[in-house]
Amino acid sequence: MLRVEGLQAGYGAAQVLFDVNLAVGPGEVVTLLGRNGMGKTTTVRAIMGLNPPRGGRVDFRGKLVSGLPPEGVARRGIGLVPEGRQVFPTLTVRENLVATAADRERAANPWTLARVFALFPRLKERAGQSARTLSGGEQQMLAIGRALMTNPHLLILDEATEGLAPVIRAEIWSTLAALKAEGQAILIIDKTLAALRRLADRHTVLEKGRTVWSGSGAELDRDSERVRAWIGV
Ligand SMILES: Nc1ncnc2c1ncn2[C@@H]1O[C@H](COP(=O)(O)OP(=O)(O)OP(=O)(O)O)[C@@H](O)[C@H]1O
Repeated sequence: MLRVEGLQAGYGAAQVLFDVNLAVGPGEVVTLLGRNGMGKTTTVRAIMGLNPPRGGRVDFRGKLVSGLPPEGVARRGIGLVPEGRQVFPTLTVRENLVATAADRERAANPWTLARVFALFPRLKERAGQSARTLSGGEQQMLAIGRALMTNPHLLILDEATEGLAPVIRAEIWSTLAALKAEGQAILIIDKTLAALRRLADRHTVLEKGRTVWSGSGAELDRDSERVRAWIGV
């Protein structure tokens, strides 16, 4: 579904990604792991066309997407939950959700307000409140709900549980497990290895802008010392 090969990207004169390789198959949950500053967010930005790739290629559902503008990538069906949530603070919860809703005929069971509210009952309770009055965890749920409303073939989450209380994190992990059970493909950047080990099918480790390791959960267990050294946990 998503295939990233030899990806290079950067900011101005600074090259940050040198050789990123990763793949997400239909219905798969894949992680992108690595210490701070190794290029995880830049990889996501390059996939989305926010930082246009300078080398390598990104294919999505069999078509080249590197070179497309961000709205073109999003339209192909990649939904991003960016680092730092970035909900519209002055819009209500309901408005945030409908503002990005996309009519995708291809979705067999399209996301609706009712479905998002069933997934996150807290959002239903706060439907009329402006997003800025929500807690960090609720804003994160809203950011996920907003991405789902575009009916993405692939959902990308950048540090979705960072800075959240353990109980809220657990809630988000179980929501992602429920999405996976429905067949949603997900690429996750996070540092909570234990939760990721349970949830993900495969893992990818970045070190200084290069993919240095990738493998299944069982392979990660076998290689856990090496992987833990890379990701610093
Ligand atoms: N806007 C920017 N301009 C210049 N350099 C940047 C910019 N954003 C990030 N970088 C640099 O790119 C490198 C990779 O950053 P990136 O945010 O991709 O890392 P990361 O693995 O996502 O880390 P984190 O977990 O801290 O978000 C870092 O050295 C960072 O300083």
